[in-house]
Amino acid sequence: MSGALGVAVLGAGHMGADHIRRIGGTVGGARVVAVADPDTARAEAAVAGRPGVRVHGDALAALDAPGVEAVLVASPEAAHEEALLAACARGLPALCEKPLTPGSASALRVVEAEARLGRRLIQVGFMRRYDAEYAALKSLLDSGRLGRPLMLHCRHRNVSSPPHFTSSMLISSSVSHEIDAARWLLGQEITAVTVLRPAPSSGAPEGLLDPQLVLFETSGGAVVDVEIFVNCGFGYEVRCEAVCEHGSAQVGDARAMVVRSAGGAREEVPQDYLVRFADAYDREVRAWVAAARRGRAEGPSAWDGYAAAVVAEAGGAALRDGRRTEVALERRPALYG
Ligand SMILES: NC(=O)c1ccc[n+]([C@@H]2O[C@H](COP(=O)([O-])OP(=O)(O)OC[C@H]3O[C@@H](n4cnc5c(N)ncnc54)[C@H](O)[C@@H]3O)[C@@H](O)[C@H]2O)c1
Ligand SMILES: O[C@H]1[C@H](O)[C@@H](O)[C@H](O)[C@@H](O)[C@H]1O
Repeated sequence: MSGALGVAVLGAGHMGADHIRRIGGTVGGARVVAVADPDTARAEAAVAGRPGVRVHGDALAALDAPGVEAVLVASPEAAHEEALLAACARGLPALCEKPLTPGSASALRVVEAEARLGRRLIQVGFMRRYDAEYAALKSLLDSGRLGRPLMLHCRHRNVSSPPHFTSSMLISSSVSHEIDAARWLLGQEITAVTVLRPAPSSGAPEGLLDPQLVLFETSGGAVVDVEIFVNCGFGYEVRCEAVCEHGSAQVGDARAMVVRSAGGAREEVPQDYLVRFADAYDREVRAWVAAARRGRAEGPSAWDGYAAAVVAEAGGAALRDGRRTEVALERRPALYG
């Protein structure tokens, strides 16, 4: 391909608008040619100053717009399955924001559609894999210098949660990042989930079980603990410490700024993911564009999205029942190695 990749962006909310800004900005080799959002005023605002971008109220109409060669799915999770099946039917490479779909049955339908094509078209937006700190941790663990990983201690805090957030979404939407990161960092599957529920924070909306402590067991005998606290009120914090047989390594603090003034020192905490993971989103979309220009997809796969959905569902059951819940994946299609 010689010209810029023509991208349709579905959903012009927080993530969609941010991705629209980066395509043709920090990310070259692509241009937005169509945007779909039922809230067309929001879509118009997101493409202001970009003449020639077509705005649609309907996602499928955007996929069929002239010049569309790839699709970036940033609509709410309930709309992902339809968009991805339509992308597969049209042979369009897709970058889909996490989670792949809201549940494992729909995620499996997407995996099966892609497997039937016999080539990868879908990349899931697990951007931690493109974060410089996480990538360094992955290289260190893969090098074997610290020996076998025994545990991952993870913390994931948001200032506040969106109004539609439910207690199980703390796992399926937020902890989905740690589920993918743990599988990727360790190269192991998650085999069981237990969820502990401290008394909810007074800062959490009525009825929301926030925070939670989510424990994963893995196929290699490691244990992963995740503190998820989505209404912590003070900042966006994501940390991960790997404890191995010969040492430990922690990531997550490189973007904190220490401000010294008036006889004191103060660490400034980012307020949201768009700031904390700005570079990671850039690298993620750059990698997606490069692969899509070759008509394919790399990085986190639909299978990774499916595996995360199965683990999150087990997490939802563990949260409800207060019991350790085992995880069972379907057989992995050959396409995913
Ligand atoms: N990777 C990350 O760190 C990250 C961060 C935030 C959100 N997300 C994910 O991104 C997705 C979008 O989240 P958001 O925070 O931008 O939501 P949002 O509510 O801010 O925006 C979603 C937009 O999609 C539109 N929409 C609704 N149905 C649609 C459809 N069928 N087709 C096209 N557009 C449709 C809505 O009108 C809205 O403007 C979700 O899957 C979410 O989990 C990922
Ligand atoms: O959708 C968002 C997004 O995935 C963020 O990266 C995560 O920190 C939030 O908890 C989640 O609600």
